[in-house]
Amino acid sequence: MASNTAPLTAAPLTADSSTASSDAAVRVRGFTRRFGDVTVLRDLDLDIAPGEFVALLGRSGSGKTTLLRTLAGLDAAPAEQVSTPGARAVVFQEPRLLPWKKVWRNVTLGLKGGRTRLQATAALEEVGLGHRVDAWPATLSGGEAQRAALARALVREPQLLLLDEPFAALDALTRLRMHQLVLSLWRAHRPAVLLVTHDVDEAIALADRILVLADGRLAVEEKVTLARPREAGPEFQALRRRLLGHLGVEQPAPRDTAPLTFIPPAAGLRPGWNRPAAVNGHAVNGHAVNGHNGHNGALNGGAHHGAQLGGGLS
Ligand SMILES: Nc1ncnc2c1ncn2[C@@H]1O[C@H](COP(=O)(O)OP(=O)(O)OP(=O)(O)O)[C@@H](O)[C@H]1O
Repeated sequence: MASNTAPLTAAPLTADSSTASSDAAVRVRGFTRRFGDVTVLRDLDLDIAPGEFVALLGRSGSGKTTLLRTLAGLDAAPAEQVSTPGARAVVFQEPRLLPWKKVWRNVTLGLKGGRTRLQATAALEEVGLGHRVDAWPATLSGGEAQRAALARALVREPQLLLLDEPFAALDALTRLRMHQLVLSLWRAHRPAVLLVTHDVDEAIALADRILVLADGRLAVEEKVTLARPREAGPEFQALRRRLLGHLGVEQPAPRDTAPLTFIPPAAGLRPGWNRPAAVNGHAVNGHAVNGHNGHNGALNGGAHHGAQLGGGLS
């Protein structure tokens, strides 16, 4: 994420400037974005269908947030090059709640009309925060605050939901619960979603389609045809290896082909077979991309990963 942050009130967007064509939620054609001499996005094309869930990966500094900000309308772009729905909402890595307003007032910030408390309560109930309607933001946990940010997005009934690493600051278990929540909200409301993430596993668990941004363009597109909940079987692992490869992360031998090592019995222990340490390098590689300590503790080996995702997603 770039250091330039949008003002607090910019997170939920309900701009009237609807420019979307009827058959696509997002349509970008030949879009270039420069900062001084540096070209970050170069002649970029992108389509997102209504109701489609797209994840955007890319190395740090590749321009993911720049693209998301453009789609959010936080960075100006020519209408003939960038077309989006009028009803958009953004959830950032940090929840951006105003500390002097109660949770429900944060959720309805900028909304007009007399039923805002009712709307906020309904949205907060949807994210499991019905009991925190009158709480102050400072009393929320990190996961609760991020759920309140999701409720704030939801209450706008966005046709395009933009998620900029919204789970990156959360612990691994909370992140898995948030994945489940986002999927259930997406199923219920069907906005088009663009999720910016560094986390390859997260992208595979959630998205219909995964894009990799490199050299200013969308260099790779992978459709994810795995049925949800997505368990870490061979197809998941193969896609993971391909995506990590596109991101420049060296891959170890696939687990299934790695030789087994016999562990001789030690005093008081039963004998058993084990994998050589190098095979568990999946986690090491994941760390390089994810950059979240402890994340791959939960998402490490295939079986463990599958259990976590399988239990967490529906
Ligand atoms: N307002 C700005 N002024 C100057 N340069 C900027 C500005 N915003 C972004 N950049 C530069 O554009 C490049 C892309 O930044 P961006 O934040 O979009 O990357 P990113 O892929 O989201 O990175 P990360 O994964 O680290 O969050 C970076 O080199 C960044 O320094």
